[in-house]
Amino acid sequence: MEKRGIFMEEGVASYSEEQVRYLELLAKAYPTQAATFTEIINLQAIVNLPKGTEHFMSDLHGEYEAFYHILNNCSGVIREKVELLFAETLDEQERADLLTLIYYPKEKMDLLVRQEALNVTWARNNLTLLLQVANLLSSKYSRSKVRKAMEPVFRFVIDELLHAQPDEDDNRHVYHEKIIDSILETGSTREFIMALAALIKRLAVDHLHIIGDIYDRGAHADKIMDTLMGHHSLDIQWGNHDILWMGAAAGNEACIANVLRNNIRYHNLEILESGYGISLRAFALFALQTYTKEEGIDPMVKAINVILTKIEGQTIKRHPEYDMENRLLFHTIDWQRGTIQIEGKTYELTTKEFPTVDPYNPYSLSIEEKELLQQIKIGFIESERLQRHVKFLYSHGALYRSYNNNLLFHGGIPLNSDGSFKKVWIQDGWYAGKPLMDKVDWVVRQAYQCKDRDSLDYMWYLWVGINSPVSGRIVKTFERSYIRDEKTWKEPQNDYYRLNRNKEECVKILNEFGIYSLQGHIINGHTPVKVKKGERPIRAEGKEICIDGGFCKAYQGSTGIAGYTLIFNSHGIRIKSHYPFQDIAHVLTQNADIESESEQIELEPKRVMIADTDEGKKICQRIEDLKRLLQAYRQGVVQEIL
Ligand SMILES: O=P(O)(O)OC[C@H]1O[C@](O)(COP(=O)(O)O)[C@@H](O)[C@@H]1O
Ligand SMILES: [Mn+2]
Repeated sequence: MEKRGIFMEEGVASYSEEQVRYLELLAKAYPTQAATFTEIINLQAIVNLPKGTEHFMSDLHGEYEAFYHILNNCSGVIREKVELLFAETLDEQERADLLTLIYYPKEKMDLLVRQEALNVTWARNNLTLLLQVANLLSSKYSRSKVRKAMEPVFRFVIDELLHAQPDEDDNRHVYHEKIIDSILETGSTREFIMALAALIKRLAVDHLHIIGDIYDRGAHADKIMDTLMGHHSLDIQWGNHDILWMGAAAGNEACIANVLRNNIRYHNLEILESGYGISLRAFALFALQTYTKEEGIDPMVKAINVILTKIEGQTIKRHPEYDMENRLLFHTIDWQRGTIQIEGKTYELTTKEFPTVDPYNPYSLSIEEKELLQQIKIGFIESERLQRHVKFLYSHGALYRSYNNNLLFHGGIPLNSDGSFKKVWIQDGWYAGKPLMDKVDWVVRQAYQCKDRDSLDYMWYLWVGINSPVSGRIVKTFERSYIRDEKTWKEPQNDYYRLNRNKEECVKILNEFGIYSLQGHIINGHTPVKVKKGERPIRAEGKEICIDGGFCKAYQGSTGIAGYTLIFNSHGIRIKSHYPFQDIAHVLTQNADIESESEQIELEPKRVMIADTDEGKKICQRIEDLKRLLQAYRQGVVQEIL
């Protein structure tokens, strides 16, 4: 490529044509020297600030109310700040009232109005308190970032109030009092308090990571999705349950049948019917007409178990590469006796009722089953709200993410028993380690974009397969559905779930993804940490952190807590264990917060600044580019647009 040589003070700089083209493009955003150096100075200032606070949560499993509250109380961080500021000056009741106001400003003020307690003195006091909290939280961010976090209508006023610099005559103080007076006089207190509460929450959590399993078990994953869609900054790593719903939304029948089964068993038909407008009426009628209720097994469960086993059987037969032939169990049933043979042992079935199964062709659907499934499938595909949510999972989600020296994924990376990366055949070749994770991510996207049979089927494999990065188990839905003996329910796992307790193994995995920092970690969800049995979320000498703490009520018996939030700020990493939550009404009337315990996991050797983060590295690169632009202006290689 031709180079243009230029003589300059520091020496000779030469630019390739490509570089000049790039600088000319950059010049469109920074058309003058002044614009360029102003931006350089701004960016330099930003990289020298402490890094923003990241929060990590996983396995939300439809527990909307608890999740919503934890978002509002910022995992307990707001309470810490309020304690820090007002432990001496406010009593416990006053602090609790202030906290509830920050968490639920609208509802709290409505309540105060009903109690006739919302007066000017209250408003003035609370405005002042809220401003102090906002001030404390904003101190580590640039003024411009804080401004951007404010609601536009109140931006100027809040900015003025936050930057109170008392001058000699205390004019500033008078000025602020006047602003507060006019807020009160104009009757905008309510909106203003809501804007301040929102700002406080936004400053407390700079970025949120959701390490998968938003869906199933709890009732309202749909509401969680709406909330996430309104969040200012987040990313998602797909869990097996999310993938299942994504596969269902793309029209995969095996995924649809599994979603139905999960939600019928947990009595969560509301999310399907009113949440997503998918009617199950015809299916419920069919179930009642076809099956009886015996030993407490709901006819709908019986009906979906049969459909599921058939559809999964068809999928397994299409894919010898899944190596799941031994999961084809329907044709080994003795239909008369109601027993099944597995590995030479005979087991009693939970039911003998299989009216729609043709013993000679056990995996084909009856005409009625086919029609019903077709109808429900249309329901999934045509549900606008579901499609909106799934698109968001695609746009903000991925199979894994490397973020500020942490490697985030829901489940595991397929390993051999000796710890080497396991080679897995996916569609067109063998993949292992990072290339495997990239391939799976690609297939998941392909399934939704192209809806080709192979990729769609793979979405189901990801739910049940031992080599699936989001499941990593031989999922025993068949045994769980049909066999009484619970010993058969155990689901063997990939070696990852044993080897991830080992430091060297985790370091090797981090290296595979380009993470060499001593402060690197793998952050997972998927397997509940059984705190009651003495398990710990921090493993492998601190290299692996599992944050499935059981937001899901069904698992709280074994985890002993009600969820974790991992917090990574400029000082280090700590984990918060949350205790069970009643409901939001309780918060409002009793100021009942979720109680959390905090444990410091790691302290950074030196405070982490933005320059040390992934984003900061991009900013530093940008500064270098802008310096080149400035030089090019000064040398006349690129012309200023004045
Ligand atoms: O990712 P998770 O939360 O472990 O969920 C998947 C597991 O759920 C199951 O479907 C069991 O579900 P239930 O606990 O609701 O019976 C297992 O077969 C499977 O391993
Ligand atoms: Mn999971």
